[in-house]
Amino acid sequence: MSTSAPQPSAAATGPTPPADATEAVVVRGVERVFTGAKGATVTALTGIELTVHDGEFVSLIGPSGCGKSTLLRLIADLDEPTAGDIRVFGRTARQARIDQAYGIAFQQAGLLPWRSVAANIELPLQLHGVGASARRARVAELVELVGLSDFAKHYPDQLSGGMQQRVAIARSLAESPRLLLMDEPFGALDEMTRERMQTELLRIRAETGAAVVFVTHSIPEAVYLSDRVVVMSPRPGRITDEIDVRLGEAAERGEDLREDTAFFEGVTAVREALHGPQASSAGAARGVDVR
Ligand SMILES: Nc1ncnc2c1ncn2[C@@H]1O[C@H](COP(=O)(O)OP(=O)(O)OP(=O)(O)O)[C@@H](O)[C@H]1O
Repeated sequence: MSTSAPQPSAAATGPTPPADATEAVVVRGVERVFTGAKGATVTALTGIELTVHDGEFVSLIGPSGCGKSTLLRLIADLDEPTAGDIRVFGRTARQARIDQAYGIAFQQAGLLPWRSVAANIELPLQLHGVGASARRARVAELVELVGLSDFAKHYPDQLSGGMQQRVAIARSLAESPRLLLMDEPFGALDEMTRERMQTELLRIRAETGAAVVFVTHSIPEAVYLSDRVVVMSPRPGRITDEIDVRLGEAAERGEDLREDTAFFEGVTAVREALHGPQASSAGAARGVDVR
């Protein structure tokens, strides 16, 4: 695992890249206050400082309502911070969205039911004017990557939940983003499918080298997938701890890792960061799954 950012090449020519251009995400002093209809305010996030290195897998975990989704939405420019600054590969969040610098996958696969698997995956490419033959070639690569080559012509309602989620992941990868933003993408799946999808995601990530920011309620999921687990406190959401998980390269994390001592140590470390050293499943914070 490497958490150090690649350095800009000394031989690079042209204009100096913006500061932090080699980091996937840099969040500085971010706050998000929501104002309700009657003027009541909710401070969802305060004082958020987070750097996600290029190629790094970072999970956000914390009790329900601590602001995990809000933080992901701010990075994706689906919402704006009330204070602070967010950069994605050195660009503002707005510019990164315009440039399609990242792919997004949410808990609900969000597929268009009237489009086939292939047509759902190619949608971002179509919207950005990629020609038909290049689209076909890319879709063929992607359906193979997520193991759905035999289902390219099927429609979403002909697929299981896990297969639909794989289509959504393929779609988020369509434009070869160096960053994936994922909000509980496996939250609606049964446990067996979820574990298979986690292994699949590690494989895809190893193949693409993309950085990932991954929101989850599950401690084992966070530990199994991540290079680093970022722990957040209840509202107002702050980052209270960061745990480096050292389970080896993504490509080498097989199913047997779930029985490994290092995995259990990681789970214990995250659990204690969330609930304190006396943590037990009985005392678990609301909304965090310790299974
Ligand atoms: N559009 C909004 N308007 C008002 N309040 C909001 C809005 N979006 C989020 N909030 C509030 O901000 C806080 C953080 O919400 P958020 O959805 O980010 O939490 P979360 O950690 O992702 O929760 P969960 O784990 O339950 O999905 C919550 O108190 C929520 O009610």
